[in-house]
Amino acid sequence: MDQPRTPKRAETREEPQISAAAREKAEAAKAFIAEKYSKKKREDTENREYWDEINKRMVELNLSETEQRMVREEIMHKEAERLRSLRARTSIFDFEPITIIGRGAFGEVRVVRHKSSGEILALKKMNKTEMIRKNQIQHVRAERNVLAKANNPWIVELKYSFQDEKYLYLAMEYLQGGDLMTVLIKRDILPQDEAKFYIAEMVLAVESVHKLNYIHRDIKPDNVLIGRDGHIKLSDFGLCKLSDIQTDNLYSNLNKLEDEAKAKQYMERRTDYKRNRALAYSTVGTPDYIAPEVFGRGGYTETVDWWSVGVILFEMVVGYPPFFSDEPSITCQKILHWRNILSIPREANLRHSTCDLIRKLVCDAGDRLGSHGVEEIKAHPFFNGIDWENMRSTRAPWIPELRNDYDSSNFDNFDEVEPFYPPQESRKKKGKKDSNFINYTYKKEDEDRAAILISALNELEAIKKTHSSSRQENSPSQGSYPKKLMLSSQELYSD
Ligand SMILES: Nc1ncnc2c1ncn2[C@@H]1O[C@H](COP(=O)(O)OP(=O)(O)OP(=O)(O)O)[C@@H](O)[C@H]1O
Repeated sequence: MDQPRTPKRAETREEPQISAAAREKAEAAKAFIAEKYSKKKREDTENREYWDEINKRMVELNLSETEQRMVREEIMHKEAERLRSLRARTSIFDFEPITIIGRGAFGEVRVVRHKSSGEILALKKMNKTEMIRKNQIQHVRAERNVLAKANNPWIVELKYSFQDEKYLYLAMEYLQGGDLMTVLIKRDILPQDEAKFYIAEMVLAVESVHKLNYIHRDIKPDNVLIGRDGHIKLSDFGLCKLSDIQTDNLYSNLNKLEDEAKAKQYMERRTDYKRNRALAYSTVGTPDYIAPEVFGRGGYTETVDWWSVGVILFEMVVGYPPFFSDEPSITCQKILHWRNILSIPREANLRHSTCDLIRKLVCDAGDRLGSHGVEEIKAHPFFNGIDWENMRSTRAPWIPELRNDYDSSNFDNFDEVEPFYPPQESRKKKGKKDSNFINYTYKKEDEDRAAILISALNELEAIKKTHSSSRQENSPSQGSYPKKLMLSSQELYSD
């Protein structure tokens, strides 16, 4: 007789509890695999298109078999060189320290020299243990991803990202003019026309982040850097978020935000964000620029960044941010009650268009300018006279005076806290893959495939020209050949 079936264990088993850290790790691994797969797919397609184009052009140029073989070899050689240089591991020993220019939440930023290229860069160093402890793994990835993906003049250029046992590093171009916060501390108030320049550039910069499908979420004067030409770029993408996850709240602990008391608790955590600013700005980790909907449970969109731009405009022309308080939790409450708090002082003597733009940015998300696209912001009368298409080629209101390319006079001074290089014993350790930060390494591909193709084709055209004129004269002259193909130039004439 059949025995009554005992219920399967699995049927009664409870869902396993997964810790936030494990979830973050799993998500990072998932993102890593997805990224690898799509990169491979993209590369295969590019490869095919690349070679199709070359073959087509060689036929058009009527190249002989030998010529075609030479061109292929030349391209393959360059591509191999490019891949070799990409694989070579970057480490802290590739850099030489110069000065510390910033200290952020998880580490410091230094001006460094890249030993082999001589390039002067800004190196941001972040403590891994701290990042893990504060559940920042996703944020670190976001920053690295945005910087690596962005290839536009409004976003600080990432040159390398790498890691060692204790730290993550981002080596970026060095913007010598300092940050906008330093400018505001020095100048106190900016004339409205100068503010117009910076706000217009910020609009274009934020637009470029949104075009990448990200929300910056941490637009504040400290994250607006000024280059040697006086034009701005955005940095610090640690809180950046893909904008399709719009109902996700800003910080994982804010997901459960139930009331203002929780907001207070959250802000106390942010006070870990020690910054060494002038007295007026000595409050650490200020929430001054965060839009109210970010604190709520209803989700938000990219327009949170336009709120921040509005707050910065207020600060530039009035002299202090609208929700300022010594106590960050009070700033949070002021933001949540912005309707009763926001007041533009008469004494600031602002133009009607300036006040109007502030009010149209610092307002409910539904009414906010920019919620129907950036064009409605650009069309606001505050920006009259702005040449949006040629902004970066206009003259900036302030051009930093610099003695050399590592001049750091536009930054505060910071004391050395720990040595730049890790201790001797950890140098020899073979870096074990850190599962928390897989795929963090990045190198800017200086000569990418497209550049190789273009230069190969240009060379081809030049060769062909010389080739036909030399043939006509029947006396090939090596002197007229492009350098890179010179060694094999006899081969070119072998048929
Ligand atoms: N590429 C750069 N060029 C010049 N200065 C830079 C660069 N990157 C960062 N800095 C300086 O270092 C400071 C801190 O950098 P960043 O904001 O990226 O660090 P963080 O740890 O995320 O800081 P925060 O706590 O303010 O979020 C900046 O305010 C700026 O003054």
